[in-house]
Amino acid sequence: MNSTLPYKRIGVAIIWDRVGQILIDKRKAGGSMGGLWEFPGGKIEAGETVAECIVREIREELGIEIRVGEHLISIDHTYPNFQLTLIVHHCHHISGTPQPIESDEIRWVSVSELDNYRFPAANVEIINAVRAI
Ligand SMILES: Nc1nc2c([nH]c(=O)n2[C@H]2C[C@H](O)[C@@H](COP(=O)(O)OP(=O)(O)OP(=O)(O)O)O2)c(=O)[nH]1
Ligand SMILES: [Mg+2]
Repeated sequence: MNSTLPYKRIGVAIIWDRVGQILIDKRKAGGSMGGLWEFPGGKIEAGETVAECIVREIREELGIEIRVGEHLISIDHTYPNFQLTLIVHHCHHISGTPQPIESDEIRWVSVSELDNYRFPAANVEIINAVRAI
């Protein structure tokens, strides 16, 4: 890790529906990594567990309830201006229709369709891990 760059820990959700599709969202145009697709999630706040963070972020970003399940993978990645750890959990949709509250668009996609979307560089290993399950 490069100690001169800002560092954040991000809780990330692979949200599965009943037919085996995953929820992805398109980051807002104009913002950082604008227009790229991601798995929903966000910064882990002080005093919060990863699971608490994921539940909170998914309520804030999508307005739905989920159950946080097994840990999938954690990725350390250095971008030009910051570094992060993405802590990724399988999650299960419980209730509510997802809304693009903090993104430009959301979609339910099958694992094989992930290839059709552009994700940030840190996501390569996450997508490989999802494909491998
Ligand atoms: N939620 C999520 N974030 C990701 C993924 N891949 C990836 O590089 N990231 C990065 C983008 C952001 O820098 C950070 C997520 O933090 P956040 O959701 O709290 O913050 P944000 O997008 O508002 O970003 P910022 O204001 O801190 O720049 O992790 C991913 O698949 N999902
Ligand atoms: Mg976020």
